[in-house]
Amino acid sequence: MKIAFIGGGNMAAALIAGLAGRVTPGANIHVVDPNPAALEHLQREYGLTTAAAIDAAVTAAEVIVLAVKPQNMRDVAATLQPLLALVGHQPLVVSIAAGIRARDLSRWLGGYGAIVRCMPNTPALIGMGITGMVAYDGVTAAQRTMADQMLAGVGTTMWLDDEGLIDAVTAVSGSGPAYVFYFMEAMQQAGVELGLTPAQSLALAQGTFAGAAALAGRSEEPLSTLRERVTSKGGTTYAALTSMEAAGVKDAVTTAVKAAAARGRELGDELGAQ
Ligand SMILES: NC(=O)C1=CN([C@@H]2O[C@H](COP(=O)(O)OP(=O)(O)OC[C@H]3O[C@@H](n4cnc5c(N)ncnc54)[C@H](O)[C@@H]3O)[C@@H](O)[C@H]2O)C=CC1
Ligand SMILES: O=C(O)[C@@H]1CCC=N1
Repeated sequence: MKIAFIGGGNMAAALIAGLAGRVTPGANIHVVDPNPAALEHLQREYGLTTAAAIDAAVTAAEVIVLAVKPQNMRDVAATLQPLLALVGHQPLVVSIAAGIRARDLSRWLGGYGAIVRCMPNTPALIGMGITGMVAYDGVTAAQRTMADQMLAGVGTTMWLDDEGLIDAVTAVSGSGPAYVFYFMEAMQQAGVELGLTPAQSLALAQGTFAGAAALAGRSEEPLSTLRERVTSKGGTTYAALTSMEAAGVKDAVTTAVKAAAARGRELGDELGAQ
C-alpha cells in the first residue's frame, strides 16, 4: 500500500510510527510538509520519502492522508484538486482533521467522492490507537477495506454510519489521551506531595491506568461495578471519591468532553462555510 501524508506533524508522526514496517514498508510512505524539522526525523527513522510541497508522489499513492490542521485543509484541498483531476485512478483521501465535514472536503476537492473521514488518537504511535471512521459517498468496498487495514494496523477501528457522531468520537477518544495524561499528572503530583519521588509516583499512576484500562477492557461488568469493588465502605477510596463528588469532578469531565464535541461542530461550521 502506497500512502502519502500531507502534514507531518504530531498525529501524522504517530500514525507513521505505527504503520511503517507493519502495514507498509517505510519506503512506500511519502510525507509532504513545508517544515523541514517535521520531515527530518521521519526520514531518518523510517526511510520514507519527503517533499516540501504537494508533488506527483502524492497522487501516485493509493491513500492520501490529510493530516494538517483543520484551518489549513481548504488550502491543501485547493492545491490537491487539480492534481486529482489529472490522475487516472481515484486515490482514497483520508482526512483526520477535527471538525471538517466530508461534504465540505468533497466540495473543496471539486466534488470528489472517495473520502474517508476518521478520528484517530496518538496511542497509534505504539499500535494502541482507536479510530472512529466514516465513509463518504464515492468510497468503493476495496477502498473501505484499505482504510480499515491501514488504521487497524495502528490499533482498533470503529466504523460509524452517521458522520454526525465523529464529533463525539473526537471528544471522547481523539482528545481523550490528553484527559488521561491530565489525570495522571494530577495523581503524580499528589503522590509527590505525599512523599513519593516523581519517578515512583509516575510509575504508580501509569501502572494504575494501564491495569485499570486492561481490566475494564476484559471485564463483562459495568465500570460502576469495577469501581465499587475498589471502594470499601468507610475506607480510603470512599474518602477520595466522596471528595471528587463534592468537587463535581464527574460533572466537570462530562461538561469538558461535551465542550470538545461542541468545538468540533463549531470548527466544522466555521471552516465549512468557506
Ligand atoms: N494531535 C492529535 O492527537 C490528533 C490530531 N488530529 C488531527 O490531525 C491534524 C493534525 O494535527 P497535529 O498533528 O496535532 O498538528 P501539527 O501542528 O502537529 O501538524 C500539522 C502539520 O501540518 C503541516 N502543514 C501546514 N500546512 C501544510 C501544507 N499546506 N501542506 C503540508 N503540510 C502542512 C505543519 O507544518 C505541521 O507539521 C489536525 O487536523 C487534527 O485535528 C486528529 C486526531 C488526534
Ligand atoms: O485538539 C485537537 O483539535 C485535535 C483533535 C483531536 C485531538 N487533537
